[in-house]
Amino acid sequence: MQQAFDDARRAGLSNPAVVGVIPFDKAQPSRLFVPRHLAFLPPSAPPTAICGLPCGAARSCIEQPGRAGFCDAVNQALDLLREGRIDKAVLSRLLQLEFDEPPCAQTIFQGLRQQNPEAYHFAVDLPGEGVLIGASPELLLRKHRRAFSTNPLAGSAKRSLDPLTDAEAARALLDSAKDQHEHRLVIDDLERQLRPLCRTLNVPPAPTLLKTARLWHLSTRIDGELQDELSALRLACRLHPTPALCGFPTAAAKQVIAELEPFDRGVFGGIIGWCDAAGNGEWAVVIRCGIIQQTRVRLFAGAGLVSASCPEAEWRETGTKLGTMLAAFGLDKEAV
Ligand SMILES: C=C(O[C@@H]1C=C(C(=O)O)C=C[C@H]1O)C(=O)O
Repeated sequence: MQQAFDDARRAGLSNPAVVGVIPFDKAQPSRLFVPRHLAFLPPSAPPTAICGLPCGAARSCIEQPGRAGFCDAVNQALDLLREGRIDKAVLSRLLQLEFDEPPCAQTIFQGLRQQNPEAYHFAVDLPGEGVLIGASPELLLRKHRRAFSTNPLAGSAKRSLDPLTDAEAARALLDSAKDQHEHRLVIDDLERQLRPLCRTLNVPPAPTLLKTARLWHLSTRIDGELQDELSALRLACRLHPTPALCGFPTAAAKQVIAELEPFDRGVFGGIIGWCDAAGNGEWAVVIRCGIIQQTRVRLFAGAGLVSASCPEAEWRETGTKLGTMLAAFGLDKEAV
């Protein structure tokens, strides 16, 4: 990386940066590069109207696993949770769509921005794999000098178009012992990892609510100041994957995921962002995303499981999460 930074400086960049994606499994190769041209732009307003349709109707749609397979995997994870082998596992599923014509990545990206203005939007070409596009609500790390923030999410509820029902869903999520427990496992683990590295660390005692267009999430924003310099890339890699995307304890949860998920997550559940030569940077979790590879599109969604989880509810939750991307393809007409 140092060599690439030096080359970029010689090419005229005063503060080069590394940008790209690190997969869910850190043992897999990362897709990082040091661009020769780099611009940090002020955030622009999301488009208010989208020109043209992103794609036609899907010719086929394969669920991997389907409902029965997913519920079966959740039940197997629940056995391990109840035996005390793990405290939390995040299981995911994928939807593979086939179109007659390649969908227009640019139109889909703009649709995602319009529908999810608050999200971390990304669109990146993964050589040989397609274009990764997403609108993630989850910040793994933002770091400037020694000050940093992380904002893990865990515990989710579907939103409603009806304001009263929507407010009730939010209240029920805050009151849910199962979701609070699922969230706490993430916060406690992050705190354990961060505390020894920090001069100051502020961990709020209870989560607040964060909303996307379709979901409520339990959210805790943690702020701190590092004792020693550690680049945003190094710190992000140390924290990734958090129990929000993997489970807890990390190694055992990873093993459960490898045994129970019928596909390789690849970059799904990974992290995407940048880190400059001074060590500043920002990394978001790769969720609410999909990969467009010519006429084939793969969309991913997962849900955290604890011993009080119910397979059908987790299936529905992953369905709601998939709705974020489906809507951008014009394939889910639900307004929230
Ligand atoms: C795994 C996903 O989301 C993660 C799991 C959540 C949960 O289990 O409640 C909430 C936000 C994310 O940390 C996803 O969106 O695919």
